[in-house]
Amino acid sequence: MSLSLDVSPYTLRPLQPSDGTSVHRLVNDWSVVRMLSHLPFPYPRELADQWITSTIDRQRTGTAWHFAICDGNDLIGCIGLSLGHPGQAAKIGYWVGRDHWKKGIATTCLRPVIDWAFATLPIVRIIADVAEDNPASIALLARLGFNQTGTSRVPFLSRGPEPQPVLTYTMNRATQPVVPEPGLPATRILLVVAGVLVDNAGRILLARRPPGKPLAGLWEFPGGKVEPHESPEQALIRELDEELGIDISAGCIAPFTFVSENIGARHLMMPLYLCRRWRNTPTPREGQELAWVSAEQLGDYPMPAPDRPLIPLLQDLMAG
Ligand SMILES: Nc1nc2c([nH]c(=O)n2[C@H]2C[C@H](O)[C@@H](COP(=O)(O)OP(=O)(O)OP(=O)(O)O)O2)c(=O)[nH]1
Repeated sequence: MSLSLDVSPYTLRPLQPSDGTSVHRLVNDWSVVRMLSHLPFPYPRELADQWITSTIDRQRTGTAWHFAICDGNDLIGCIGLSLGHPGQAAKIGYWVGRDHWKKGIATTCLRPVIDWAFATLPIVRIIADVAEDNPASIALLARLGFNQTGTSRVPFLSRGPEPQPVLTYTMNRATQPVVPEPGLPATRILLVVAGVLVDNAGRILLARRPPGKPLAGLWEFPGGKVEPHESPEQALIRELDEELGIDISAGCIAPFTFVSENIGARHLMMPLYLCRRWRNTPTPREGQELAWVSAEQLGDYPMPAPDRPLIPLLQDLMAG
């Protein structure tokens, strides 16, 4: 499974072993490497390969997420988030190759990564450490809504043993600007219904939100908003017909659990139904990707934050 975000005109995708040459060329540049505390200068070619391998391993274990910033087929920069920092924080780091500076690329690409991280990862804040003599990065973090929360001194491998002054910037989930939806209805409740379709092999159907929709690229249980005149069951029958071309009206749909979660301006209420029988073969009708996934593999698929607590429930259900 690979995670990619479409940040027109750029693409953000996981690093791959064939990126070693590009990473080395872009990072082995004094103006880039001097701002990255862990890297020596000159930057050896094999370090690029070792680092890429470590990003792939860490993504597999869910401890860090790295995105290559690509312009067409060309890798031009990178954004990484590592988990496991105190206070449910992720640490973000980024670089852009010198030829691509001053085009707003970091601003364009960091915003959706931050939105993705708050929507998907078990974190409440994102922190960034930046060298005090890096005014461009400091201005970028301020533009994105980070606040300075600390100072420290850290050795930078490329600059010798003397620790350098570093500023820590933080963005808390709660301080992310909440943009009220136009025409927000009187109720804050967003009523969405979703179905857990289980096939004969015990696999669960996930659908990937297509580009252009909010939370694009994340995997979810098929379903959608309940219209004012509908019951949740009617809405589920309609949504699964529209999205997958299947008919669940004759099978039994059993209430399984529900999600109740604040999602910014709205509060998501999402009854979740189990469904093991339907007519027709699920087919993506709205440009979405589909995947049949075993319960153990559910955690490998980045989902909206409200869905994550459902994973252990489904694993228990499928194990029982
Ligand atoms: N279907 C579904 N939606 C989910 C899940 N988890 C989760 O946070 N959501 C959220 C994402 C959206 O904010 C909302 C679903 O809205 P939607 O826009 O996909 O609904 P829809 O199919 O009616 O779409 P539209 O016609 O309004 O475009 O619920 C999930 O597992 N399944």
